Amino acid sequence: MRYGDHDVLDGVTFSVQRGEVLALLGPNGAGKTTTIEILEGFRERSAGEVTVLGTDPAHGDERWRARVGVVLQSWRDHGKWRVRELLAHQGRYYASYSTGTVRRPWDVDELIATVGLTAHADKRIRALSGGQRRRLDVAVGIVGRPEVLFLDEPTTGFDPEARREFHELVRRLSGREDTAILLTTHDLAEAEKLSDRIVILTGGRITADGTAEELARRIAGEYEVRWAVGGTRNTCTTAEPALFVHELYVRHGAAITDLQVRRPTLEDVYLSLVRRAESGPAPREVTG
Ligand SMILES: Nc1ncnc2c1ncn2[C@@H]1O[C@H](COP(=O)(O)OP(=O)(O)OP(=O)(O)O)[C@@H](O)[C@H]1O
Repeated sequence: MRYGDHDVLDGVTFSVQRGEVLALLGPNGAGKTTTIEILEGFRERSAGEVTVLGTDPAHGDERWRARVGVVLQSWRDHGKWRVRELLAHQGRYYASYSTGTVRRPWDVDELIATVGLTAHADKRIRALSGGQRRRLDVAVGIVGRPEVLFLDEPTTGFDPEARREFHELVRRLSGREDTAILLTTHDLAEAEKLSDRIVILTGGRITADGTAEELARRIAGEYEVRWAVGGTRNTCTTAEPALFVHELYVRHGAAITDLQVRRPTLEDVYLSLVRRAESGPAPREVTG
C-alpha cells in the first residue's frame, strides 16, 4: 500500500483460517487499520494479492459483503434510532443471504442479550454510554452472522466486565460459529487471551508472526529474577532461571528474601520485538 511515494505496507503476507482468531498488533501508524480496511474492501490497495472468502475484496459484491462482518474504530448511526429497531433494520438486509448452513440474520433479542444490551434495547442510541455504544457496534458487526469478522480495537471504552463478556463472545464466535476473526488491539493481555496467532506490524512490515508462546521463545533469554539479600534489592535477566537461582542459593543461602522469577509477558515480548525492529534494519519473518 502506497500513499504518494510512501509505502505504508510492504510485504505483508499472512493467512487466517476458519475459526481462527488473529490479533494484529503494532504501534500507532504501523498499518493495522490500513491492512484490515484493504481486507474489508474499504480501501483499494496499490499492489499485491488479497483473497477473503475466495474473493478479491476490491471486487466483492453484495453476496460477499453479507458474509463479512466489520466493527470499525468509530461509527455513528443517527442518535434517534433505538437499539432493537436499528438491529432489526440492519438485520433485514441479510435475510436474503441465508444459506443451508448459515441462517441470517441473528435473532435480534438473542443478539441483544449476547452483547449484554437487553436492559437498553428500547433506548435511543444517543442515550447509551460509550461502552454500551461499543457493544452496539459489535452487535451491528455480527447481526448478519459473518463468516469473517474484522474488529478494529473493539474493546476501547469497555469496563472489565464488558471486556470479559466480549472475550467470551469472541470465543463463542470462533469456536461454535467457526468465524475467522481478525482483530486489532493495543491491549496485549487481550491479544494473549483471545488470539490463536499474533502478527506484529512495525512501520508497515511484519516483524513477527506466531502464537504467543512462539513469540515468547524469540526473547527466551529474558526471564527476570528479582531477589533481596540483607535488605538490598537486585534484578537480573537470564535465559537459565533455574541455574541462576541455584547459584544464588549456593552463594547466599537463607539470606535471600523476596525471590521472584518472572516469565516474559506478551507485553515484554512485544516491546522487545518492536524496539528491535525500530532500531535496526527491518527484520522480516513471515510464516504461515
Ligand atoms: N489516506 C491516507 N493518506 C496518506 N497516509 C495515510 C492515509 N491513511 C493512513 N495513512 C498513513 O498510513 C500509515 C498507517 O496508518 P494506519 O491507520 O493503518 O495505522 P494503525 O496501525 O492502524 O495505527 P493506530 O494504532 O494509530 O490506529 C500511517 O503512517 C498513516 O499516517
